[in-house]
This record gives sequence, C-alpha cells and structure tokens, in this order.
Amino acid sequence: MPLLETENLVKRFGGVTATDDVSVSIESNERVSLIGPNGAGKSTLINLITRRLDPTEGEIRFNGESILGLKPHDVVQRGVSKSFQTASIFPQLPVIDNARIAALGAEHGAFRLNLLSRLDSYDEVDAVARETLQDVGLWAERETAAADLPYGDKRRLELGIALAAEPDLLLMDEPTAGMSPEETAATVELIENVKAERDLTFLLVEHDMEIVMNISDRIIVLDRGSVIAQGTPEEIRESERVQDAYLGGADR
Ligand SMILES: Nc1ncnc2c1ncn2[C@@H]1O[C@H](COP(=O)(O)OP(=O)(O)OP(=O)(O)O)[C@@H](O)[C@H]1O
Repeated sequence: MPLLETENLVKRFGGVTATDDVSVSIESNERVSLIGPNGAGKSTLINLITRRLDPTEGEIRFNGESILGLKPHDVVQRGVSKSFQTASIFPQLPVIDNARIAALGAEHGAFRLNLLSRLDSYDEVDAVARETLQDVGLWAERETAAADLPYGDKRRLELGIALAAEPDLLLMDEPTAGMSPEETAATVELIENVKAERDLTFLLVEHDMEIVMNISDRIIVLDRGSVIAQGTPEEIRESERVQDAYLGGADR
C-alpha cells in the first residue's frame, strides 16, 4: 500500500484547471520530487495534500485512508509535515525550545503514550529535540534566539522543526528559495544527511534541476495541471516530453 496516493485529483479555480486528473503515489521511504514549469500546479497539489485547499474532484489517501474529511492540523497529526514555512518558528525563543515545542507537538510520535502516562516523558522530548538539532547541525546554536540565526540556519531550524514532529511524509516546497549558493549547498547536504540517517519519505518541490537530480529516487513532472512524466532522474533527464514542456513554455 502506498503511503500517499491521489486519485483523479482535479482542482479548478474558475476557468483555470490547476490540477487536472492527477493520480500519483508515494511509497514509504521513497524520495520524490515534483517539478514542472511555472503555473504547472505544483503548489496547488501540495496545498491539496495538506488540506489547505479542497479538491473539485478526486481522492487523497494517506496510509490507505481518505484524508479529504480532515483539517490541515489533523493531517499533520496523521504524520504529514510541511517544512520551510516561515510561520513555524518562535523567533524570540532559543533554538532548543523551538525544537522541544515541535517534539512535544508530535502527537503521533513514538513517545506519545509516554507523554500521557510517564513522568520521564520530558526527557524523551529533550532527547528528540537534541537528536533533531544534531541532525540539522544546530546543536551548537541551541541557546541562540531563533531570530538571531543567519537566514540559512533559520531554514535549517524550520527543517528541524518539521523533523522533530517525526513525520511519516515530509513535504518541502522550494527549500532553497532565496538562499545564497553557499546556503543552497549546505541545505542540500543537510537533506542528504537527514536522508542517510533517518527513514525519510519526502515530496520536494524544487526548481533547481541539479538538486532534483541529485536528491530524488523518482521525479514526477507536471505541466499545465497534468502529470506528463514520472521516472528516475535518468529517465526524466532523457525524456523529450519533459524537455519540450520546459523549452516550449515560452511559446505558449
Ligand atoms: N488561489 C488561486 N486562484 C486562482 N488561480 C489560482 C490559484 N492558485 C493557483 N492558481 C492558478 O493555478 C495554476 C497552477 O498554479 P500553481 O501555483 O499551483 O503552480 P506552480 O507549479 O506551483 O507554479 P510556480 O512554479 O510558479 O510556483 C496557475 O495557472 C495559477 O494561476
């Protein structure tokens, strides 16, 4: 059974069909990127999965169950986190407290039952917070107020916050947007490290093809709302249809 599955998903905004009959699936431990020219429907698809948008037609299943009846926060508790959203950081709090809050909020996490019944649960929250900050390379900065971190480190903290919730599926929407080349390289390295150290399933939206090609097990290509190709990085690199979609964009 796939971890995430969309079936004939359609989203129309008035006369615009942003998502046009999209049926895709992601298996556990798969690292998938979603690419496509501007306006292809990538953000719309992510917003449908996180339940920030209602589909016009179609179905979305997570772990085999429909999530269409769920609110965005319910989806998070089922195990879907979205990283690199600016609102996730408490700027005035130290880095470590940001990680603790995220760990505490992970109601579906491994320590959930302990949290309700055992006095040492806060030790476990601390353990998750520490492990997460070590994974994202911010342990040395743990006492720094989040607001005082450089931009790239703030983005690392956002990833850490998403990871501390121990998500089954991590959604990342353009994690390197607005970063310098150095920060971009550090973020890619970070995602690769996390990928190596944890069982991580992610869906990444990214414009930088080098990143996409290096980081993905599989790539899904959207164009004008439809899936026009999916396959390994090699298959996508060689697909004429994908090249046409990118190169032909200027003529439309
Ligand atoms: N809230 C909305 N109201 C009306 N039209 C919308 C809305 N959101 C998206 N669209 C339209 O739906 C289509 C898909 O947009 P979407 O933002 O999902 O594409 P994208 O692939 O994420 O693009 P980009 O790479 O530029 O971020 C576009 O034509 C866009 O104008």
